[in-house]
This record gives sequence, structure tokens and C-alpha cells, in this order.
Amino acid sequence: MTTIKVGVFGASGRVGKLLIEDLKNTQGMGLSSVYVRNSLDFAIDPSVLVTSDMHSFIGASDIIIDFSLPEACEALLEEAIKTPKPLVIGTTGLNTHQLNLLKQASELMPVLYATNMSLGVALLNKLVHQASAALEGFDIEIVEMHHRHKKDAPSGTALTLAESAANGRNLDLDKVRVSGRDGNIGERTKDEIAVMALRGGDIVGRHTVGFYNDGEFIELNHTATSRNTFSKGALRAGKWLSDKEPGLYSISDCLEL
Ligand SMILES: NC(=O)C1=CN([C@@H]2O[C@H](COP(=O)(O)OP(=O)(O)OC[C@H]3O[C@@H](n4cnc5c(N)ncnc54)[C@H](O)[C@@H]3O)[C@@H](O)[C@H]2O)C=CC1
Ligand SMILES: O=C(O)C1=N[C@H](C(=O)O)C[C@H](O)C1
Repeated sequence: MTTIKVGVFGASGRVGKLLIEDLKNTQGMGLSSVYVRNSLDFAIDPSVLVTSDMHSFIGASDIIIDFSLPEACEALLEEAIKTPKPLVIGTTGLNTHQLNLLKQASELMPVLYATNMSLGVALLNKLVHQASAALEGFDIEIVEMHHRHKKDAPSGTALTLAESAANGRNLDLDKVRVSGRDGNIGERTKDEIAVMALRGGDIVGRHTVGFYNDGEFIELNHTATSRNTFSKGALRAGKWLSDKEPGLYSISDCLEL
């Protein structure tokens, strides 16, 4: 069996470090290169290319997995457009330009973009879509909770869940999303979908989508209790993506949900 050579982008980060550890025990995949801006603060097998040259980093791998920051992901996408390779992108908080770049890249190489690599959240998105359509008239409110180090808000997952909820009602999320309430703002409007962010401690990730009506409410919740859920999910996605044609894929495609 051939081993898929994996390049890790964001290697010294919380998820990047786990990817490197998990790769040691993943059949059919091996770490081939890591991109660093300065130097790595941990030991790594000497066979792995550790480089600050993006071109060499991409060239040394069969697939690239990215968990970094939006501006770093942008630089990766720009380079990958010159040297196409299958890309698994987990970075959240991408702006419109960066999302367009991602779409452009997916015309040249297979790209799997997922704001959450867990099986549970992939299913949750399906359930939210279904509930949103079925529970006509229920108010939709989303709350996400993450660790104190998280930089983007609301989380990418919460925004994807909000998209699923809006799509279930044929609403344009940009027109109905509310991201905070303060002061004398008046009563809640019928279609608004609120997405609220809480930050504290070491919470790995918790998302609750509530559907509230007079006399009853339903709350759908997913809680990640280990960050390995994301690293292992990204490796599963990478293995699946490695032989695909160029295109933009979702985690649901990979999980056949
Ligand atoms: N899709 C998913 O399932 C998940 C996505 N995430 C997202 O992944 C991203 C990373 O999360 P964490 O590992 O917690 O963050 P982190 O802050 O621990 O790691 C970020 C990494 O990016 C690197 N980096 C920063 N700026 C860079 C630049 N200009 N060039 C190259 N590398 C650069 C840092 O050196 C570090 O290795 C975030 O956007 C987060 O929201 C996190 C967990 C799960
Ligand atoms: O930054 C994190 O930690 C996480 N980010 C992702 C997001 O923004 O949705 C996924 C997960 O919730 C953890």
C-alpha cells in the first residue's frame, strides 16, 4: 500500500500538533513536511521537511492539511494555485476574498473545506436544516462556547449551522443574522437568527441550536470533548480527498451523509 505524504500547515498550533501526533498511528498516511515561520518548538522525525519556503513545503507532500489563521490560509491558497495539491482546509474566520480564493483553488485541485471536521457536527447540520424547515414559526437562536484563546467569533461552525438553519427556511443569512443584543433594541423580529459567542477556559467547542416557540422549545447540542475529534476527522478527510478530481468538497461528501 502506498503511503500518502501529508504536509501540515499550522504545525505548531493546537490542532497542528495533534495532527502530527495522530499521523504516527494512521495507516496509509505519513508526515512529509511542515511549514514553519520561524522554528519548531518540538522535536520531529529528521525525515520530515521543516521549511519556511511554501513552494518546497507543498512540493514535498501529496496532500496538505491546514489549521492556521485566515491570512496564513490565504498565502497557502495563493501558492497552491501555482502548484496544485489536494487541500483540506480547517481554518475558520475566512473573509469573502479568502473564500473566493478557496473556490478558485478548487477549480484546479480537490479542496475540502469544513468549519468543523467532526461527524457529530456534520449530522447536526442536517438535523438543523430539517428542524428549521419543519418548525415553522419557531425562533432560532444559536449559542457557541469556546476556549479563551480562540480568535474568531462567532465560530465557523456556528456560522455554518446558521447557514443550514437559514437554508431550511429559504432565508438569506446575511439579511437575518443578529450577532449581539444590547440596549433598547425592540422586540425580536420573526426571521432573525441570532448567533452568540461565549469564550472561557479550555472549552474545546460547544454549539447549541435552539428552536423556541410558545409552549415548547427544542435545543440541539453538540459538544466536542477532545480536540483529537478535529485532527482525526481532518486525516480521514485527507485520505478520502487524495484521489478526488478538482472541486470543492464538504465534510458531508466525505462522510457520505
Ligand atoms: N475545522 C475544524 O474542525 C476546526 C477548525 N479550527 C480552526 O483552525 C484554526 C487553528 O486553530 P488552533 O490550532 O486552535 O490555532 P492556533 O493558534 O493554536 O494555531 C495556529 C497555527 O497557525 C500558525 N500561523 C499563524 N500565522 C501564520 C502565518 N502567517 N503563516 C503560517 N502559519 C501561521 C501558527 O504558527 C500556529 O501553528 C482556527 O481558525 C480554528 O478556528 C480549530 C479546530 C477545529
Ligand atoms: O478554534 C477552535 O478551537 C475551533 N474552531 C472551529 C470553529 O470555529 O467552528 C471548530 C471547533 O468548534 C473548534
